[in-house]
Amino acid sequence: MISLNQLVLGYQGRAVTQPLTGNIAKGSMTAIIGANGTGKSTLLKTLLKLQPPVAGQLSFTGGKAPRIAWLPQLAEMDRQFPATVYDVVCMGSWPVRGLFSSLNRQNRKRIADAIERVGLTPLTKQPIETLSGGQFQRMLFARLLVQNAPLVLLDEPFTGVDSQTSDFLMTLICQMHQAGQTVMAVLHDNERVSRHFPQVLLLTQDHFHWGNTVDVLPHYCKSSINLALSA
Ligand SMILES: Nc1ncnc2c1ncn2[C@@H]1O[C@H](COP(=O)(O)OP(=O)(O)OP(=O)(O)O)[C@@H](O)[C@H]1O
Repeated sequence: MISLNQLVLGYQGRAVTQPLTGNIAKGSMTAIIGANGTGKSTLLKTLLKLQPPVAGQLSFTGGKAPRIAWLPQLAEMDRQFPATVYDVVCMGSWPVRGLFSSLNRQNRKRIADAIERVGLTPLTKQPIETLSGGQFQRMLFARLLVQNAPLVLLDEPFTGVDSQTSDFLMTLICQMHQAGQTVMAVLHDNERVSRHFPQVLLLTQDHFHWGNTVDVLPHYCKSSINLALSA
C-alpha cells in the first residue's frame, strides 16, 4: 500500500529519525512503539502529508495516496469548539460526500449507526465540551467508522480512557482490521501490542526494527532496560 524508502522524518530540515525503509502492507495491523520523542507521531503526520520528510521517499501502490482516517493525540484536539457529537461524527463523511453537499438518507443512517455502535446515541446532540474523556474518544471513533478509510492512523488511542473503554475501542480497531482496513497505531502498552498487533515498528534514537511482533518486541524491552540503566 505504502513504501518507505530511506525516509528521514523531521522538522525544518532537522532529522528526528534514522532513515526508515519498509512497507505498509494492505490489510496489515501495525503498532508503532518507542520511547518519547523517537518520531512516532511525526511518522503519522508524514504519512498524512502534514509534515514533509527531511529526506527519502514515500511511494504509493497505484501511484495515488490512499484515503486516510486519522485519530490525533487527545492533547491536539480543541475540545472547546462549539460543536455537537453529531457535528463531529458527520465530519467523517466529508472526504467522500464533499464539504458543501447535503446529507442524504444513507449518510444520515451511517452517522446514526456509528454513534450507536460506540454507545453515544443518548448524547447525539450534546456539545462536545460537556463530554468525558472516554465519551470524547468514543465520538472520535464513531467519526473513524463513518470515514471507513482504507488506511487508519491512530495516535495513542487509549490516552485518558478507562480500561473498560480501552478494551471496547480495541475491539473496534480489531473489527476495522478484520473488515480489511489497514491499521497503524502509536501505542505505549506492550501487553496490548503483543496481544492484538501482528506487526510492530519500533523506533529508537539510532535504529528501527520493523516486522513480526514476536521478533520485534524483545528489542524494545532490551532498549528500555538500556535506557533505564543509563539514566
Ligand atoms: N512541530 C515541531 N517542530 C519541531 N520539532 C518537533 C515538532 N513536533 C515534534 N518535534 C520534535 O520531534 C521529535 C519527535 O517528536 P514526536 O512527537 O514524533 O515523538 P513521539 O515518538 O510521538 O513522542 P511521544 O511518545 O512523546 O508522543 C521530538 O524531539 C520533538 O521534540
